[in-house]
Amino acid sequence: MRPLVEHAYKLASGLDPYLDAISTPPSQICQDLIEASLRHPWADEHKQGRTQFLQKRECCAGALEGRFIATLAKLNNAKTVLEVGMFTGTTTLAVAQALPDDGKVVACEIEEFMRDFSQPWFERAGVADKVDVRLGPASETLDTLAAEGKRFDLAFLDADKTGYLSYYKKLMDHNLIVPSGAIIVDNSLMKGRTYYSGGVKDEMADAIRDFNEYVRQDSRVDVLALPFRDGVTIITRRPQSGEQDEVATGAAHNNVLQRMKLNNKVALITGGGQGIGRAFAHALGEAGAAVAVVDINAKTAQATAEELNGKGIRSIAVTADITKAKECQRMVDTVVSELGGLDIAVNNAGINFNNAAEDTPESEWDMTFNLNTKGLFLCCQAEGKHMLQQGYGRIINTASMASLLVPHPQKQIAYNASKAAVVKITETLGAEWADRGLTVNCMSPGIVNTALIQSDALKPLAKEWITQIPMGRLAEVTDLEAAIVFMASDASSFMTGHNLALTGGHTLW
Ligand SMILES: C[S@@+](CC[C@H](N)C(=O)[O-])C[C@H]1O[C@@H](n2cnc3c(N)ncnc32)[C@H](O)[C@@H]1O
Repeated sequence: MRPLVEHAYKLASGLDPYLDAISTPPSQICQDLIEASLRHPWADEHKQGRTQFLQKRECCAGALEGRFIATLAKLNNAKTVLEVGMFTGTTTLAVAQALPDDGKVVACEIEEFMRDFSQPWFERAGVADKVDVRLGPASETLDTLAAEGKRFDLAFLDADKTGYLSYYKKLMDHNLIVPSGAIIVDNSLMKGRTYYSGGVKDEMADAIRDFNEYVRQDSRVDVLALPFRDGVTIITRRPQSGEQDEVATGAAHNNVLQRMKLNNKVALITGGGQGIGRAFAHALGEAGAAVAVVDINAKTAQATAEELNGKGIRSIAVTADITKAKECQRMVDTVVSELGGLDIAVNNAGINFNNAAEDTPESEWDMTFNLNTKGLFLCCQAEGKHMLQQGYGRIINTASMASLLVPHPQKQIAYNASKAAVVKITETLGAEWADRGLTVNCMSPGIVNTALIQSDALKPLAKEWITQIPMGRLAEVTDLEAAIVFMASDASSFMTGHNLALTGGHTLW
């Protein structure tokens, strides 16, 4: 019996260190905070009256659990996370580091000492503005958060175990969790005492057992209990069952964010090597598409494709001069053969010259129309043929605010006229192909802060333009990214021939 017991002991006690060893360690500062939390004289602090409760080093959830919560936050694209029971803030810090710049962790904590202990660490880690510590009993804090209308993508329950049921009810009943969110519950096994008490009376294990049973019976949620550390349970909202229309369930059971996903779609972007095109390539790739970056400049096309591949987006670079029909066809053929299809085409390549109408040379007019108008049409034609055959496609052309007004004071008649023509091409193709599964739309950005406006002629005008824009700033390429994903996705399935203006209000004055 003894060797068996020893064997079981080694297996059980070796698990956590091994999991730590084979998982990515926390950031150095998080690791330092964990160590400081573990070696802190908690008994003395309590004896001195600096903590209300006798805190223990075991309260610290540690590296692995911090990474677990941070990983779930990333998988869920979370922006707001609630932690009920912060202790010294090791998980708080790990999650804050994983959130985007405007993300927030709200941490409920009853001990003032913990707020003061953790604050310098949050500051040193540069995440202090992402962490909002709410002092007081969590039950009251949850009421306050509900009254403030706060919503969380993820909640981590890790405070007093006897309070779990009440916290859970508040989270669910006040809709503190968004529909696609999750509640993560720590200590759901209580060292096994939830399923095997060994004859020992344990109030906390009883409370967790009751909690586990309550949640399991709650028809609003799905529950996954994991034997990880002291037991971690993941609770997610169950899709509504019964007779419901598509407004309630989402079209074909896709919620609105799922309808924006581009998984298994193939996109090409002309002029993808820089500026707006490069941002479009990233945006479509982030939304799930494989991306062909097309540019006349092989180097920039390759650089963007490498950036995308580095982010885990399947991408190729294609060099093409789209002013020639044969090149446009080769571009489409290359994308289809190398990426396995073509579902989305963003015709974005364009040029601009600045000259007064009376001084505009014929060559400039021809070059502008050759690329911005004829080249764009030739692209649409080659892409359209492929998409018509498959009965599905999204074509998005880059027009310009110049299609809607005459930008000034710069003079650019050829550009303005070429972009107005892009709108008419878009409307015509949108109408011609509407009944065959294709949508054709265009986007008209206002003045975008790219290399194109850094020319000697345009650069000095930036200040003047800003006075013409109600929002008081130029567009950044990232301002255009969500719109391109929307236009490329099934979320825009009833929109065709449309010119979507993103101008910061420039067209309003
Ligand atoms: C297990 S520790 C939290 C560990 C932390 N989540 C982590 O990942 O390291 C529990 C914390 O909950 C706090 N706490 C206990 N009862 C509370 C209550 N009613 N309201 C708010 N916080 C509470 C304790 O002071 C303690 O710091």
